[in-house]
Amino acid sequence: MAKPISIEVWNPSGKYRVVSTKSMPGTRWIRLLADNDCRLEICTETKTILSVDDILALIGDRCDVQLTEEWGEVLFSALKRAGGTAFSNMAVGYNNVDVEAANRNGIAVGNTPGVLTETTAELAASLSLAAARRIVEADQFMRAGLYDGWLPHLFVGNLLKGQSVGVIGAGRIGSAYARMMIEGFKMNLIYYDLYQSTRLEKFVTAYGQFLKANGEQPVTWKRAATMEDVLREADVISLHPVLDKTTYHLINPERLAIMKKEAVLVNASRGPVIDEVALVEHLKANPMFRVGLDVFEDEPYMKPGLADMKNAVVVPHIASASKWTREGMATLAALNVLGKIKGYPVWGNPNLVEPFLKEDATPPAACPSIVNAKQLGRYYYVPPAIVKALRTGARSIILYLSVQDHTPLHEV
Ligand SMILES: NC(=O)C1=CN([C@@H]2O[C@H](COP(=O)(O)OP(=O)(O)OC[C@H]3O[C@@H](n4cnc5c(N)ncnc54)[C@H](O)[C@@H]3O)[C@@H](O)[C@H]2O)C=CC1
Ligand SMILES: O=C(O)C(=O)CO
Repeated sequence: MAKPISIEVWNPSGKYRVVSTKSMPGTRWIRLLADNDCRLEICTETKTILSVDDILALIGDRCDVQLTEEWGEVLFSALKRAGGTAFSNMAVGYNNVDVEAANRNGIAVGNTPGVLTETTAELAASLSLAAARRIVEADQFMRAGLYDGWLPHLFVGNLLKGQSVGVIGAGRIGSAYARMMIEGFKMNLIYYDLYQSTRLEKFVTAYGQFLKANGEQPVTWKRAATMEDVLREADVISLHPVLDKTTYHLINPERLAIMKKEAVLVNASRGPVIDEVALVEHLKANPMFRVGLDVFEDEPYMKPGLADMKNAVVVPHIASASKWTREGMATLAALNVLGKIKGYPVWGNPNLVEPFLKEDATPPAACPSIVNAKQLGRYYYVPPAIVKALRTGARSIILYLSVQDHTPLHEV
C-alpha cells in the first residue's frame, strides 16, 4: 500500500469525492465543486511531480473524479476500480494522457481550451522579442555592472519589421501568435499546418490592404507546401503544433541546418518537438542563431550545455501563466468533472467557453471540453436558440459551428 499523502479537504460531508493532485489558482473552482455536493481533496504535498504510487494513494478505493497529472492504464484502471468516471487535465495539451486507456476504462478525459490561446501566444511573442533583441543577455550584462557607456556594437540584434515570421502549427495559439507578430511588427507570414487557416489568411490580407491604403508596405501571407519551406525562408519561427508521433523531433539536425544562420526559433508547444541535443550543438556552432524556449525535452531538466548558451532564452513552462488564464483553466477543469458527475452533456464548442467563466453567474449545465466524448458516446450541448433554429431548417448553423471552429458535428 502506498504511503499516505497530505491533503486539504473542502466540504467533508460531500457525496462525491473529487481529488485534485495540485492546488489550482483562484477559489471559484473550489466553490463550484463544494456547492455541488462534492467532497474536494486537494493534495498539499510539496513535491512538484507526483509518482504513480502517490496518485494511487490519492485515488484510494473510492473516488468519483480526478484532476491533472500524467495518466495511463495503471491510473485509469485504478480510478475505474475506485468507481471514478472522469479525469480532467488542467491544460489544453493532453499528450500526457493515454486517451485509449481512458476509453478502455470508460473514463471521460477533460481539457481546458479557450482560455490559454492569447496568454500562450503572448509569451511566444515575448520570447521572440527577447531572443531577437538579446534582452536577457543585456539584462545580465547590466546587473553584472559591465555597462560603461553606449557603444555602436553593444547587443546588436534583429529588426523584426518587414521580416518573415514562420508558424508551424497554425491552430488556436499559432494563429494568435501570427496575428500579434504581423499586426505588432508588420512581419510577413509563412505558415505550415496540415490544414489551411483561412481565417488567418483573411486577417493578413485585410491588414495588408489597410496598410496599403495608408501608404505603408502591405504585409503578405503564404501557406507553405512543406515545413522545410518555412524553415528556409522565415527569420523568426515559432512552433505551435500538438505533440504526437508526427511532431516528435520535428526540429532535428537536418532541419536546423537549413534555417538561416541568424534565425530566431521559439518553442512554447512541447519540449520533444525539438531534438534538444541537436539544438545545443547548433547553438554552439551558430552564435547568431537564437532560441526562446518555454518547454524542454526532459522537463523539468535541460539537456547538458543548454543553460550555458547565451543565445538561448529559457523560461520554466510559464506560457499559460496569467492570472485570468490559470483561474479559467482551474474552473474549466472542475466543471469538466462536475458535469460528468451530474450527467450533463458536452458543450458544443470548446473554444467558446466564456459562459463558464462569468464569476458570479451559474455556469451552463454542460462539460466545457471532453476530448473523448465521441468515443464514450456522450452527447453535445446545443444552446436552445440553435435547437430552435435547426428545427426550422437552418442548416447553415450546423456548418458554422462545425467548420468555423473545427469542432465535431453536433448531435441534436
Ligand atoms: N507552453 C505552454 O504552456 C502551452 C503549450 N501548449 C501546447 O500548444 C499546443 C497547441 O495548442 P492549440 O493551438 O490550442 O492547439 P490546436 O489544436 O488549436 O493547434 C495545433 C495545430 O497543430 C497542427 N498540427 C498537428 N500536427 C501537425 C504537423 N505534423 N505539422 C504541422 N502542424 C500540425 C494542427 O493541425 C493544429 O492546427 C498544445 O497541444 C499544447 O501542447 C498549449 C498551451 C500552453
Ligand atoms: O495547456 C497546456 O497544454 C499547457 O502546457 C499548460 O501551460
